[in-house]
Amino acid sequence: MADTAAAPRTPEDAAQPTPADGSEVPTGSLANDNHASGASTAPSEPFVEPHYDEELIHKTVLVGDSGVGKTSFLVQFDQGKFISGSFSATVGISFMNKVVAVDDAKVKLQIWDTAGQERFRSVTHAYYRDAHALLLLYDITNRPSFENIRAWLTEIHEYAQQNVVIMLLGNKGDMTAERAVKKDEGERLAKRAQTPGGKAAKRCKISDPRLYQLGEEEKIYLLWLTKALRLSVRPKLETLYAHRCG
Ligand SMILES: Nc1nc2c(ncn2[C@@H]2O[C@H](COP(=O)(O)OP(=O)(O)OP(=O)(O)O)[C@@H](O)[C@H]2O)c(=O)[nH]1
Repeated sequence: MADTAAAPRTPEDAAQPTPADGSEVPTGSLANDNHASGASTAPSEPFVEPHYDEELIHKTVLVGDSGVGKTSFLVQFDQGKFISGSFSATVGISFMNKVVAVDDAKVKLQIWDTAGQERFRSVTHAYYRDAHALLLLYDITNRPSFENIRAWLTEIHEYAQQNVVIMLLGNKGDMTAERAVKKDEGERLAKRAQTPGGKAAKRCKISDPRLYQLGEEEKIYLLWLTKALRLSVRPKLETLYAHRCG
């Protein structure tokens, strides 16, 4: 994570909201709820506790090799822009929350940033178990990070719940000159990858204009995530997974 690498935390800690920046939740878009990672700025307005149904907490865990850009992705997701510069390697795990509007419900989206380094693996495994979605990142300029996706999937299958939504994201799409993994290789792997429950994944169409400022692969992630949220807030559809969209 960032310079202020957080000490290992428990999911129970995460259920306790911590002071936020107090921003309102615009309908149909992503909005800040709070930042448990310690990377937030001081609130400029009085803190207003966002309303959300505790049952509608959706946990996403970012996983992948060290340096693929998990922390950067989380910061970008939070702040709406890429913040260049190096972050210290994540120590253990940290998280941030956003409230997203899904249909008429507000869902607390809790995104966990795990350490890619091998020595923290036993810590991060514990967080797979109650994850609704796992975002698996590789670096398109780093071939080994792509080749290690299979090993990550094996771990996911071992530790995650059966109906978890898995999303594959090729990061650093701006560095095309140094690309070491072809886009269609990533696509083929995504098609072959299966959730622990054995359902194959498919890509969704990108049609949401709110996502215009993001790169294509990030759009796919966000759209999948939105679909995943839709599915998870309607229990009878939960077993359809993200692979049914598009
Ligand atoms: N050009 C470019 N650089 C990126 C991108 N995402 C991340 N980086 C850079 O890649 C380096 C590693 O990023 P991190 O976000 O710290 O990687 P991480 O996956 O969190 O690493 P660990 O915490 O060790 O697991 C940093 O120098 C980032 O600035 C991207 O999309 N484009």
